Amino acid sequence: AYSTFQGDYKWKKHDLTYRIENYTPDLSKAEVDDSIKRALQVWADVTPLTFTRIYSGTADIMISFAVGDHRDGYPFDGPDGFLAHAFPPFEGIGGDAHFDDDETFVYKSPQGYNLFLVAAHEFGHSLGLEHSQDPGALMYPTYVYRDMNTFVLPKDDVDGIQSLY
Ligand SMILES: CNC(=O)[C@@H](NC(=O)[C@H](CC(C)C)CN(O)C=O)C(C)(C)C
Ligand SMILES: [Ca+2]
Ligand SMILES: [Zn+2]
Ligand SMILES: [Zn+2]
Repeated sequence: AYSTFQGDYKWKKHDLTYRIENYTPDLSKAEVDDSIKRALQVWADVTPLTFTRIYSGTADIMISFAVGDHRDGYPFDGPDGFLAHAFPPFEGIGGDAHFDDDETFVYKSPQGYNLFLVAAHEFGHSLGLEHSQDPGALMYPTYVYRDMNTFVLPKDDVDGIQSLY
């Protein structure tokens, strides 16, 4: 038998930790911290999950920016193409999210790739969600810009995460 990479993985605990290991030069530290915090909050708002930031040691969700081959078997591809990737909840690298720093990430403007939106998608994977066929879903495989001020987690994503937690 085989187990699909994004099989039915889920965290066995609800109180998770995250650590921001490094930063992109595109944004201020505060903008990165805020984008990450709000991207996790999207999922916390509709589940019993909590996310606590730690500043050293190994967190459940290790967050980093990298370019090209960064030694996890999934090298990035330069500007555009893949923007980021994340691993489903299994031991070790499971849950970790990597962002392609050959992209230009933005905080609020519609130009470039909005870090909050990319991170919210990645954290869906970190929590065990696969891609959705619903073009309106956050877990749709293609980046779609959405106004952050009016962003609400689409129902398809709510249903998906609530089927896990
Ligand atoms: C603009 N480029 C894209 O839309 C590309 N899609 C992504 O980079 C996905 C992340 C987005 C949805 C934040 C990759 N992914 O699924 C990570 O979990 C391609 C569709 C070109 C692959
Ligand atoms: Ca890329
Ligand atoms: Zn990686
Ligand atoms: Zn994805």
